[in-house]
Formats: sequence, C-alpha cells, structure tokens
Amino acid sequence: MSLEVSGLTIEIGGRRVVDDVSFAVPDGARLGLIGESGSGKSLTALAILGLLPAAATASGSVRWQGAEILGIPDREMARLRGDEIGMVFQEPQTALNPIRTVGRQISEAVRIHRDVSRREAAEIAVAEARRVALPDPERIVARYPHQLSGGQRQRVALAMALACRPRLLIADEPTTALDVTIQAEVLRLLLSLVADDGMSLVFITHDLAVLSQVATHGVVLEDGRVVEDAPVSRLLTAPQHPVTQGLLRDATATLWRPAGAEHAPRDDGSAKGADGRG
Ligand SMILES: Nc1ncnc2c1ncn2[C@@H]1O[C@H](COP(=O)(O)OP(=O)(O)OP(=O)(O)O)[C@@H](O)[C@H]1O
Repeated sequence: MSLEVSGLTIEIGGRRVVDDVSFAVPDGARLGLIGESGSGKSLTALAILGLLPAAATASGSVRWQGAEILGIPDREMARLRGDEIGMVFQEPQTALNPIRTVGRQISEAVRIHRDVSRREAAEIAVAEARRVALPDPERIVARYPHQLSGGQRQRVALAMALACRPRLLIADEPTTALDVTIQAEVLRLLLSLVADDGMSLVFITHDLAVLSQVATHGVVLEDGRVVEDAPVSRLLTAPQHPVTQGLLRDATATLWRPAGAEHAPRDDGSAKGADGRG
C-alpha cells in the first residue's frame, strides 16, 4: 500500500475540522477526495504533506510505504516532499516565486533532491518544461511567472512537482482557477504524466464530473468526516449518501446546462427547454 491514512483527526482552536478520516491508496491507484467547501479536503492533504498550519494539531496515522509519517521531523518530511510525494495546488502562484524565472524554479526543485550541477539542472528544466508541453521550452524557462498564462503557470507547477519523479502526486483543485477549456487540457496532461510514471494520485475536488475523469475511487467528506467511500462508477450510478447525491445533481446540472446559460436557474426545468430539446 503506498499511502494509508487511518483515524486522521485535526483540531484547530478546539474545533474538530477533520474527524477520524481513513482511506488507502494502493500503488498506482487514483483516489479522489471530494466534498463541499470546508469539508476538510485541503487540511487532510496538508496533514499528509506535513504542512498543516501551526494552529492545527493532528492525531491518528499517516503511513507512507508502510512507515509512519505523521509528526515526523520537518527535515525528514521535507525530503519526502518533492522526492517521493509531489504536490500541486489550486493557485500555482502560491508555489511559484514571482521574482525568479520559471527555469530557475524548476532547476531548484531538481537540485534540492538530486546531486546535479547548476548547468545540468538548467538542462533538466528545459526537458521538464517540454514534458509538460509548455510552448517553446528553451525560451519559456527564461520568463517570470507573471509573463505566463494561468494554464502555463499550472504546467510549471506540475513540472516542479514531478521533476524528481515522485511516486505519489497530491493535487488540490489544480484546475479550479482555470478556464474550462484550459482545465480540460491541464487535466489530460496531469493524467498522462501520472500514467507515464505509474504514480499514485490523490486528487481533491468539489466537482464530481472532474473526479470521474481523474479517479477510479472516491472518498466523500462532509464536515470533516467520511460519509461515503466507493468506486467512482458507484458514486455516479448509485450514490448512497445525500451529500454524494447532491454532488451528482450539481455535476449533472453542469453537464446538461446549455452553452450561454451559466446563470440559468437549475431546478425549474427552464435549462432543459432552453436548448430546444426539452
Ligand atoms: N488555518 C485555519 N485556521 C482555522 N480554521 C481553518 C484553517 N484552515 C482551515 N480551517 C477550517 O477547517 C475546515 C476545513 O477546511 P479545508 O480547507 O480543509 O476544507 P476544504 O474542503 O478543502 O474546503 P475548500 O474546498 O474551500 O478548500 C473549514 O471549516 C475551515 O474553515
């Protein structure tokens, strides 16, 4: 088993924000953590990465390749991050330094974990930029984050996360801030890289339609608790919990909403008639 979370509980200011969460990710598996805003998805991911805010206390267990990693010293955790466990977040800006070129940032991600010269790292940066399909990789590495589009910045963040070929990628809403068409491109890229490297994936989203594209198994959270844990095919066809049923209704509404009717009311049947098919 690559990752095993058991009985994970997180408290902030005396409030239990993640409550007895358990799930497992076998080697090469793709798991989705899904739930409404505030359900505890991000804090669960941050706990796995050893990046919880100072105000939070965590208990329970997080095992990586069989060894306990919850509460291990920062130094050890920092080695695992990037080297064995990669991460991408919703806002690539948070991962990127605004005053360094993207090439330098990718090469630094490489040099933290691998004993290569500055020059070799710079060459690797170009290769990694090419791997995430950034246009004109030799040139783009000399640019600064603000000179790139949102989708390109997320590709850079992905290149940094994957440069050391981690065995697990944790992706927290990595496409939510992007335009719909760019979202689909970045998702496709992420999935093909995960498949190429045989990586495991923990993908966080509030959108069951997105989850169904990337994960084979889903864990549904509500108020910090797991309310359903099932193959994605079952979440889509026979959701058991009202929260999952609500997520499925939302996802279906998005799929069936006619173009240009983003603001149409959802449940009064008007969306159905608007495309002439109702
Ligand atoms: N640094 C913090 N201090 C206090 N409370 C926090 C902090 N971070 C998160 N919380 C609270 O913990 C709960 C879970 O937050 P979390 O960010 O994990 O939810 P989420 O499901 O990822 O939501 P979103 O999709 O909005 O990111 C929320 O009620 C949130 O307000």
